[in-house]
Amino acid sequence: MSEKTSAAPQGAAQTGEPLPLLGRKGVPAPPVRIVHLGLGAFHRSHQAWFTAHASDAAEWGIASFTGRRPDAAVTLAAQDGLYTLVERGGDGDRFEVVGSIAEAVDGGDVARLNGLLSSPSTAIVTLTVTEAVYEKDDADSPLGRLVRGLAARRDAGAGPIAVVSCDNVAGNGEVAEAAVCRIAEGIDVGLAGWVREHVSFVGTSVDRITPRTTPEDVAEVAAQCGYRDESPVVAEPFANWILSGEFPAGRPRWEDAGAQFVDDIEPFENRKLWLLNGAHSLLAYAGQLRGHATVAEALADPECRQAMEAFWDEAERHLTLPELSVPAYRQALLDRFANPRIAHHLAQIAADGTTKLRMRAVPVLIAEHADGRSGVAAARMIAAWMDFVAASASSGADFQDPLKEQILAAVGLEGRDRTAALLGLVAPELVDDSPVVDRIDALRGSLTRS
Ligand SMILES: NC(=O)c1ccc[n+]([C@@H]2O[C@H](COP(=O)([O-])OP(=O)(O)OC[C@H]3O[C@@H](n4cnc5c(N)ncnc54)[C@H](O)[C@@H]3O)[C@@H](O)[C@H]2O)c1
Ligand SMILES: O=P(O)(O)OC[C@@H](O)[C@@H](O)[C@H](O)[C@H](O)CO
Repeated sequence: MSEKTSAAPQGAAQTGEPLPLLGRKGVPAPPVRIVHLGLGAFHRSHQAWFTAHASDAAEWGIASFTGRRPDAAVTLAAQDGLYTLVERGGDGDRFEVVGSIAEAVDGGDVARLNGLLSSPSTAIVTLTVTEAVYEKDDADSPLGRLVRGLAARRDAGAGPIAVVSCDNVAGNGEVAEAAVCRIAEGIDVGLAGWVREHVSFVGTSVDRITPRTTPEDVAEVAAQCGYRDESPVVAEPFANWILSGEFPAGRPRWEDAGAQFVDDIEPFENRKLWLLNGAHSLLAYAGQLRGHATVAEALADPECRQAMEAFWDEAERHLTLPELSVPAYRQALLDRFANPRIAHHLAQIAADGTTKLRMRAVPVLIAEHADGRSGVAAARMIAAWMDFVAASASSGADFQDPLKEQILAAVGLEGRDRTAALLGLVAPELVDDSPVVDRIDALRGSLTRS
């Protein structure tokens, strides 16, 4: 279900003739047995790639729905769901056509979603809808649409199904279950009961750095591959997927592609959310305050790197399972972050800070406190976020956050009151802890450019 090319086919790209658009050319797509919500870059570099690399890939096609706009589906549908994965290593690019997406669908097409979820052959729903969406209850959110689709499945008697959250959310299986049941209860109480009995919520830790595709990436694929692909995806060579939970209607043999199935996901999830994503958030806020644009640039700044390693030292004390191999994991992260050919923009990582810091910094701060230490490095990450939102607000620079209005109101306050109000948006449980507020307040400004 995937085809690799590492060198440019010769011909059209060099003769100036129009390049053919990527397409299946009559070769059938695999049958749809997986529905995905959130057709973005990461879904295509990760779950779709793992599915294409499973030994039974020919039996598992994905119908992938966009979240907000139809655009990504329109572009991909014109290519029969095919796209190029550009695996960008430090020493060069490898190109691979991924064929597991059988259908690319506008998220607004709820009739198609309900139709697929009503079919017993649909066994899995995967999600990459971003962290903030799990807090949205409106009927037109991706989870609202999923709940209506599950109601259609119940009515059709199509049987059990697995929902697999692949978002960077702590306890993503439980969080997805709570959100789905909350929305279902608002529709009809019986539906929430059906969901609890028939839907398995699988927890995952997902990892593959996948920055946004640029026009230069589109041009590179055309030049190197000899076809036109309007929607390639660029990712690092590294890919990791750890899952825990039941698949009552079956699943692809993702383990053949390197996925790992475990009984207890939490230690793996914490390792990834704290060490990788926590470091990313720290670099995103401190790095931008210090004038950097990408992860690799921020990492090369000794102040940022020292703050990141201090945070890792704190987090590592709470990652005690030997299988986590934390020293090797940290070394691998340094190599991955330093990849000079992956332009991972700090502005993209910085979005939705309140939701992200709650999972990336606050648990480490609380764990350090519980052990009688100050958690100064985790506190510094929160202080850097406060400086970042205050600087954005005062310069009029746009930033994205589900609590943006509350952030803007808080930055209107002065001094320690401002620190306390902002902390309340990230960690309400800590605002009455005066030493914590004082510590974070004292750290404000410590990572801005001197
Ligand atoms: N990019 C990565 O490196 C990476 C790695 C691991 C995990 N993830 C997880 O995957 C998620 C998606 O990342 P991506 O790079 O594919 O992003 P993306 O912007 O390419 O895609 C996000 C998808 O979610 C939808 N969406 C976002 N906000 C929405 C909203 N408010 N309502 C409805 N739909 C909405 C978008 O329409 C899009 O389909 C991340 O938030 C993260 O949790 C990403
Ligand atoms: O995708 P987000 O917005 O949750 O977080 C930004 C990055 O930290 C994240 O995308 C990482 O690159 C990714 O989690 C690596 O697997």
